[in-house]
Amino acid sequence: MTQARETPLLSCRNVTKAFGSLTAVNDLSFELAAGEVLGIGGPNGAGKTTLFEMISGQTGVTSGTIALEGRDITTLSPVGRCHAGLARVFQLNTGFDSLTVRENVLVAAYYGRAPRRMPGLRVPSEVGDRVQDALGRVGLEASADRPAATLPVIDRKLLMIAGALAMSPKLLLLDEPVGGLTQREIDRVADVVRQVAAGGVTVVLIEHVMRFLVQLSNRVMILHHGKKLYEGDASGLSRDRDVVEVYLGHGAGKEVARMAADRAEVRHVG
Ligand SMILES: Nc1ncnc2c1ncn2[C@@H]1O[C@H](COP(=O)(O)OP(=O)(O)OP(=O)(O)O)[C@@H](O)[C@H]1O
Repeated sequence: MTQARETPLLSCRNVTKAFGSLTAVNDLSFELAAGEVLGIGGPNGAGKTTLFEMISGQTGVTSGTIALEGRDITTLSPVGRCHAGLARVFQLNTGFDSLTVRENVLVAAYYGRAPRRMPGLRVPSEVGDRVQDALGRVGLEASADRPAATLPVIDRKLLMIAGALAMSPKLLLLDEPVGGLTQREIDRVADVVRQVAAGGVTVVLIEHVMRFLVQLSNRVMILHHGKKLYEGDASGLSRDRDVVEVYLGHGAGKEVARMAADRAEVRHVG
């Protein structure tokens, strides 16, 4: 008996984005099953952020289609995509400086989940609960009443993740969540992402920090000139000559092989 194939959580079909004569993303297709963590890497200018822009609706596709749980969202507004279950954390800070940490997350929780016609009248207790839960998941409860502007860089990054989590997303897009952080801080963000994924949220992350990418991703996709250079297990990265040549470099290739082996070891022990 043939088994019905499950609808992918996210499906990108022949997606292309051209800026004039420059094709930033070129006929890219991939699928994501619910519960996966997909890590996207690649050289600067490979088209990674442009891909996120198209998935989250900040920019339109030149051609191709994007579907969330089988529903075509290619032309849906960014806010419509939020309400459909898609949340994106940007590479650069997007918080409101003058609002407190709690208020920042409240804005996301209030507007990110359902259409609001009369803002500011009454915040349902269910929204307050989601805010509290999100703050707890990233470990920012103690800073809840601080203005966002006073937070250190790591906490601002965690605040953006909390905002996304407060929308109870099905799919979370993280654009370079650990860029510029120390190893200790990277580990803290990795713990948060691991917990989020363990809670059933599907994650796509863009990251140049290979340790983070390798440790967290079930599958890795490397882009180059807007096309897929590699898609597969992290352990295959260092064996792929094109990936080593174009992205990792020969020295780093060995290091990535070690990281992938460590990950396999952790999985085995766990
Ligand atoms: N709005 C735009 N207008 C014109 N060109 C753009 C625009 N946005 C991106 N590009 C170009 O598209 C290409 C892909 O850029 P993109 O930011 O997606 O790459 P990336 O892989 O995310 O790079 P990085 O790792 O440096 O963040 C680059 O050549 C970039 O200059």
